[in-house]
Amino acid sequence: MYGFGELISVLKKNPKTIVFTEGTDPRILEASSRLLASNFLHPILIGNEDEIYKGAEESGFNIRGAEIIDPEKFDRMDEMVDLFCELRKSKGVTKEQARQTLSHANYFGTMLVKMGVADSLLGGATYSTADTVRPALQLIKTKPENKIVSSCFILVRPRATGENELLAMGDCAINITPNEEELVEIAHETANCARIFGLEPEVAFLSYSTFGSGSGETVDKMRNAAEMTKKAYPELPIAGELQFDAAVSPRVARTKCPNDPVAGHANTFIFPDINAGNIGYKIAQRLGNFEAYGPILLGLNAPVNDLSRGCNAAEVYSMAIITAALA
Ligand SMILES: CC(C)(COP(=O)(O)OP(=O)(O)OC[C@H]1O[C@@H](n2cnc3c(N)ncnc32)[C@H](O)[C@@H]1OP(=O)(O)O)[C@@H](O)C(=O)NCCC(=O)NCCS
Ligand SMILES: CC(=O)OP(=O)(O)O
Repeated sequence: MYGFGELISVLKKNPKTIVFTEGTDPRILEASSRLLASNFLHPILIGNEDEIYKGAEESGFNIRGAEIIDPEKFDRMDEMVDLFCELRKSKGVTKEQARQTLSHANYFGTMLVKMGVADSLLGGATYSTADTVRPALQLIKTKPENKIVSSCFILVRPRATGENELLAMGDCAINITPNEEELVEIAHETANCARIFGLEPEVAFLSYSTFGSGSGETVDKMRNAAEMTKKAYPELPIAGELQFDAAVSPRVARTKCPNDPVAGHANTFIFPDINAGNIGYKIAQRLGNFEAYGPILLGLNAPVNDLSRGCNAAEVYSMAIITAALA
């Protein structure tokens, strides 16, 4: 299991910096004060220095030692504007437009990573996912071997035995209606991410149908995607299309698809679209007592991650460690 102990050990051997785009948010300030109390991940807070210190004082968090970068006072802004124009030259961006865009912390922070001023970035405590992720899609782009950026959640819940129950879910946050090829990439990336956290993936392509019990375009999409993924990654245990009960309940699987080796104990779930995925992970989190880590962005060419606006300070702290350690 690649638990937080291991992630922290990785960072202790090779300390990193992380930009928080929402430097005045109390949850960010609390997580930053925790990070500053140790020495493995150094926070960089974007915003006005006075406002950040005032916020920290009012909420009682010690952020002494944090680096604060105010876009209005950034001494390398001209260089940043030029690089931004170069990166977006196919869109015909002017210097004035670039300067205006870079006054926003989401774009400014992403450019800090692009310029190597920071190693990683975590945003989304107040920005929507679209506003957090769009700058990264535009400026950082996908890794050469990926066609899309996607995402997964790692869900963790203690078992009565004391060990953790782990699940992986993708894509609950980025691709709105993935096609069959995109679902193959999402499944492969989600399974790889599951392994990093110590989960040996058994992948279910979810649907309202189990092996043809229902019909429809999205049923075909999930069945085809499962078959394509099996061909592309023959070593990966895969089933689909499956209903959620057939995926996780051995009793239901015995009735609906008794001969499938994955049905009944799948632990890595691929959703047909973002509606199902986003609703699904939040049900597990809010009603199923799972801690939800994510969305962890997959296939992006630098360590940038998003938070849910519903996050708490502990989740910010954990996501910061995940983001920087998996860099
Ligand atoms: C991710 C998202 C913001 C991108 O869409 P968008 O803002 O409309 O962006 P565009 O389609 O204009 O694309 C912007 C850039 O990102 C790229 N892009 C878009 N989606 C991408 C993806 N999945 N992977 C890689 N690149 C992508 C485009 O190619 C484009 O690049 P370019 O500007 O260099 O040409 C959009 O898909 C979205 O809103 N997803 C859902 C987010 C959400 O609400 N989640 C729920 C809460 S977690
Ligand atoms: C991941 C997610 O659902 O983000 P938010 O709650 O901010 O929309």
